[in-house]
Amino acid sequence: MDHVIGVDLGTSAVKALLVDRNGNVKGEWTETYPLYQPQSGYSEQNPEDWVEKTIVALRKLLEVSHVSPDSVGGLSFSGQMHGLVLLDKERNVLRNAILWNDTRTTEECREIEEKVEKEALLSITKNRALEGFTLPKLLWVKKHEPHLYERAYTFLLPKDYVRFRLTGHIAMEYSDAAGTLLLDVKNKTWSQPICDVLGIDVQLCPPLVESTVYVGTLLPEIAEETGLSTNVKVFAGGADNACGAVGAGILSEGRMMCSIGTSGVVLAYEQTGEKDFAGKVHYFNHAKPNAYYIMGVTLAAGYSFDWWKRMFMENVPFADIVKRAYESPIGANGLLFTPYLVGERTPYADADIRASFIGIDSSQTKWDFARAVMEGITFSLNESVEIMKASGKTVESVVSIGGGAKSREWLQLQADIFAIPVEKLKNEQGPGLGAAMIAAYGCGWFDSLEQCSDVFKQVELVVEPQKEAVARYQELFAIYREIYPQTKEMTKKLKAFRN
Ligand SMILES: Nc1ncnc2c1ncn2[C@@H]1O[C@H](COP(=O)(O)OP(=O)(O)O)[C@@H](O)[C@H]1O
Ligand SMILES: O=C(CO)[C@@H](O)[C@H](O)COP(=O)(O)O
Repeated sequence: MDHVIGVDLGTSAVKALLVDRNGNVKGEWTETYPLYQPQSGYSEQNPEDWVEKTIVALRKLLEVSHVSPDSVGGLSFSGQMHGLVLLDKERNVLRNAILWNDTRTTEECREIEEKVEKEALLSITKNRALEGFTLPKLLWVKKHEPHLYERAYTFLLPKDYVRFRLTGHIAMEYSDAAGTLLLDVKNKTWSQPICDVLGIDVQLCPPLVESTVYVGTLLPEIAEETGLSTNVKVFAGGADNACGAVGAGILSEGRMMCSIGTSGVVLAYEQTGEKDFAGKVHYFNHAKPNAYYIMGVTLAAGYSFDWWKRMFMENVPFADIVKRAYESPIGANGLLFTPYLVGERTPYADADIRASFIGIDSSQTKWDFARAVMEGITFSLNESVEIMKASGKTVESVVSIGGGAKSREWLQLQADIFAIPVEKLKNEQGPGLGAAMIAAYGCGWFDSLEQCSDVFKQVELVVEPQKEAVARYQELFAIYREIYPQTKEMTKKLKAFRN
């Protein structure tokens, strides 16, 4: 058994990686699926699409990797967090999944704040009520679709659902359960008091397992469809950010990661679940057993760049847009962008704020706009870096992963704006690699995730901050920070004009 597979169920696509015992990626395959946005603030996917595309991705992965199916010993998952997959008694999906970037649940968040004391919510779940989390979504279905809620038997998160369909075993692992707002994060149990006060039957919550736990083998029909053997051991896996952290080696204090995928994340390791960050950052269980992490989230990071491309440069590849945009000067010729296309989470928990371009001038080109988009996304992530620094974290470098780490130029922007050296890994697919590491550890190839990381984590490049650029960006960041308070009320009023 010389290979393991990591499956990352992202928002834009499912990505499967086949890795050997030395952490070398022997093959990868990506399959995309649609995102449904029937109204402003809504974001849904069809869980059947995830299952179908995961099966295709696994089959194709075997084909392009040219390895014997019998050489694959284990498989694990990483997945987009928080999405609600509601199942009936027969384990059929009751409705489309409501995703992490869906912000329809502001009222339900206020209901949680009214019914659960702030201190209790923070001490049990370690987090504040945010639209993206699973609990407000459950309450939304209960209120708006009672006929479906009545039939609900259990709920799962996206990758836990796919794992169930591949193995037949229902379970949720801690790193994802932490993002539901129903988990007692420190004690690793479902919170009966929170369920009780909000009228949720705790029996709805699925059995909990560790990320590294062996869950079962592939169902015979799945083995046949994918070409994999029924002997492949499936391990629970983790939330995409927790797996990204595993893949990036964020397994001890002092380590930090920045991920630019559809969302943007700045994450730092925490050894205990006993600290109090007053809900300023998310505080979740790690995929490494009995460890934790804190993170700040930009809702539309890669998504903003993707939006810009779709709207104005559809036929230009991302890599070319980045290159041309980087030829614009720092500050994009006096143009700033705030990436609040679908609202924001960190540092402004505000579902109503919307994006802005500030300083449009007739001399600016579309490449200046593209640069402003990349800079704005990175400024937003820098807000989280600043929170981490202020919380006393010593950050000597940051590991950059996700689509945003594919281009040298964007890595340089990150180094200059964060004023910290940025490390790029040989393969930017951190979450998929983290999932593969969980499988490698689960298969007994290593004694610990740390030992696995020493072998699997391969740094390709370290990008140093440039002194003059750092100074320029500090000036611009101060102006960027003025935009939120000044556009907050205006964009809220525009809500009445959105679909
Ligand atoms: N070559 C590139 N250079 C810079 N950014 C890129 C490049 N290719 C893709 N991206 C960005 O990465 C995003 C996708 O990142 P990815 O990690 O694959 O997302 P997810 O895991 O959410 O599906 C795209 O939306 C785009 O903004
Ligand atoms: O909501 C969060 C984290 O709290 C997101 O980070 C999702 O987990 C989606 O991740 P990507 O698709 O951007 O990787």
